[in-house]
Amino acid sequence: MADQPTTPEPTEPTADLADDLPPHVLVLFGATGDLAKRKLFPAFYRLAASGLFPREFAVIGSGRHSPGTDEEFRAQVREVLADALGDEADADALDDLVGRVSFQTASADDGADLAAAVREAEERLGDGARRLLYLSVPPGAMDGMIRMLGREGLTDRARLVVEKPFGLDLASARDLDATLDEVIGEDQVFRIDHFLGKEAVQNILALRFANGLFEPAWDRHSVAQVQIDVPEELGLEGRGSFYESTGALRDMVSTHLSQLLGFVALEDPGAFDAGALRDAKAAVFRDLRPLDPSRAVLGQFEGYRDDEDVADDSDVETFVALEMHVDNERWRGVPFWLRTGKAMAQTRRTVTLRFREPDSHVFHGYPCPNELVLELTDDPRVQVDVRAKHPGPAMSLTHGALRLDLGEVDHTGHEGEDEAHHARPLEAYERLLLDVVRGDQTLFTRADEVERLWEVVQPLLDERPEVHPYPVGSWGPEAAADLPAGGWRLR
Ligand SMILES: NC(=O)C1=CN([C@@H]2O[C@H](COP(=O)(O)OP(=O)(O)OC[C@H]3O[C@@H](n4cnc5c(N)ncnc54)[C@H](OP(=O)(O)O)[C@@H]3O)[C@@H](O)[C@H]2O)C=CC1
Ligand SMILES: O=C1O[C@H](COP(=O)(O)O)[C@@H](O)[C@H](O)[C@H]1O
Repeated sequence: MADQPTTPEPTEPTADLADDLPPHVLVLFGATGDLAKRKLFPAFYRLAASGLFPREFAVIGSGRHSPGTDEEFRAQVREVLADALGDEADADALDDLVGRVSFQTASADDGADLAAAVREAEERLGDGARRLLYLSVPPGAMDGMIRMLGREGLTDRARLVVEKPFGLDLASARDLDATLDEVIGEDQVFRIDHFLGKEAVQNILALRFANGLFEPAWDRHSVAQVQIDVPEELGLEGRGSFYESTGALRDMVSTHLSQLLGFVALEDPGAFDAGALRDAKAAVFRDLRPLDPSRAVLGQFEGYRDDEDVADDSDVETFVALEMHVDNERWRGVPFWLRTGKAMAQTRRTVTLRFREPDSHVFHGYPCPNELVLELTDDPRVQVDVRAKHPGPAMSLTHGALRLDLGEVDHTGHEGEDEAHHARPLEAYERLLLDVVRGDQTLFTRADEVERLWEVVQPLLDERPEVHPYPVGSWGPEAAADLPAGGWRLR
C-alpha cells in the first residue's frame, strides 16, 4: 500500500460541492490569536484551495486591537500561512485567499464598524450571503461578544461557532447558554470541540459499529478498564494568561477527554446524525458519576511559574489524572482513567481498552497486555495487543500485535461511489468548518452535554486536591503513576 503524506495533498476542485454553497462572510474574532494562526487560517486555505469552500467568500478578521492596515494584516496572514503550510502552499491559491481578507476592530461594547464592514462585504458578494461568525476568544470574553453580535443584528442569517471551554464552571456555562438562547437559535450555534473533527476519533464509531469483531466485546464483561491518555510535550507556547484562567482540567478534561469518553462509551446511536449522536453522548454523560477529588491527581510542571504571564505562587494545574465511572448497564464497575498534561514525555492521544483475563485455565498469569489501542495522533493507528504461541516445540506464550494504519486505508474510492469516498483526509478544523458551512451539527456539542459535564467536574473545582510538581519531560507526578491497575499503557 502506498505511503500517505502526513499533510494532505490539495485535491482537484470538486465543483459540485462548492457550487451548492451560498456566498459566505466569515468573521473571525481572535484573528491575531494562536488558534487562528496555527489552525483556522490554514483550514480556510485548505478548504478554499481544494474547492470545498463556497466559491464566493470574504474573511473579516476582528479583535480589540488592530494589527495595522488591511495591507499589513494581509501580509501577516500570508506569513502565518507560509509558516503553517510550508511546501503545501500554492502561490495562486495563497494570493486568492489573502486577497479576500480584511480586518475590522470590534469589542463587546462596540461592534458598529464591524457590522458595517459585514454588510458592505455582503453587498459585494451578492444575494443570499450567509454569515459564519467564529468566536476564537477566551471563555470570559464570550458573553459580551455574543450580546454585541445580537445588538448589531449580525446573528441574522448567521451560524455562530463558539470555542471551548464553554464557560469556566457550571454557573458560567449556564449563563453562556442563557445568553446564546436569548440572542440566537440553538440550530445556529456550533460549540466546537476539535477532537471530534479528528478522523481517528470518528473511526472509533466505524470500528465498533461496522465490524462484528469489536462490538460484542465492548462492555464490562470483556473490558477491565479504559484509559484515555493525552500527554503533550508542548508547554505554554505563549498562552500563560489563558492557562492561568483555565488550567488543564477546564482546557482538556471537561472538553476533549470527556468527549472522547462519550464516543467510546455511547450506545449504538442508530444513525450518524446530529440528533442521534448527541442524544447517545448526552445519555453517557447523564450516567457519569460526579468526580471524586480523592481519585484525582493534579500536577504543575517545574518552571511553569517562570512564565511572565503566570503568578509567582500560581497553583494552576498543568496536569490531571483522574478516574471516571459510567454507572450504566454496559460499563458499571469499569474505571475510565483520564490523563493529560503539558510538558510531558511524549505527545500522544491514546485510548486503550484493557481486556479482562479470559475465563480459561489453559494459560494463566501471562503478564503481557491484552488490549485494544486506538492511537488518535497524526498517524492514526489501531492496534490489538494479543498473546500468541511462541514458535517452537514448547507450548509457551509470547505477545504480538495486529495493526491497522488508518492513514493507509483505501480512500481512493470505487466506481459508482459518491464524492465522499474520493475525499482526502481532512484536518479536524477543516472538517468542522466545512460542517458549519453545510449546517451539520453532528460533530458539535450541545448545551445539555456541556452543562452535564460541568456538573460532573464541579466537585473537583470545589475541592481541589494538592498540586504536585513534576519535571518537564516526565510522565507527570509520581502520585499519578500507579493509579490504574497494571499502570498506564504509556509510561
Ligand atoms: N490555541 C490552541 O491550540 C487552541 C485554542 N482553543 C480555544 O480558542 C480560543 C482562543 O485561543 P487562543 O487563540 O489560543 O488564544 P489567544 O490568547 O492566542 O488569542 C485570543 C484572541 O482573542 C482576543 N481576545 C482576548 N481577550 C479578549 C477579550 N476579553 N475580548 C475579546 N477578545 C479577546 C485577542 O485579540 P484582541 O486582544 O485583539 O482582542 C486574541 O487575538 C480559546 O477559547 C481556546 O480555548 C481551542 C483549541 C486549541
Ligand atoms: O484545545 C486545546 O487543544 C490542544 C491540543 O490539540 P491537538 O489537536 O494538538 O491535539 C491543546 O494543546 C490546547 O492546550 C487546548 O487548548
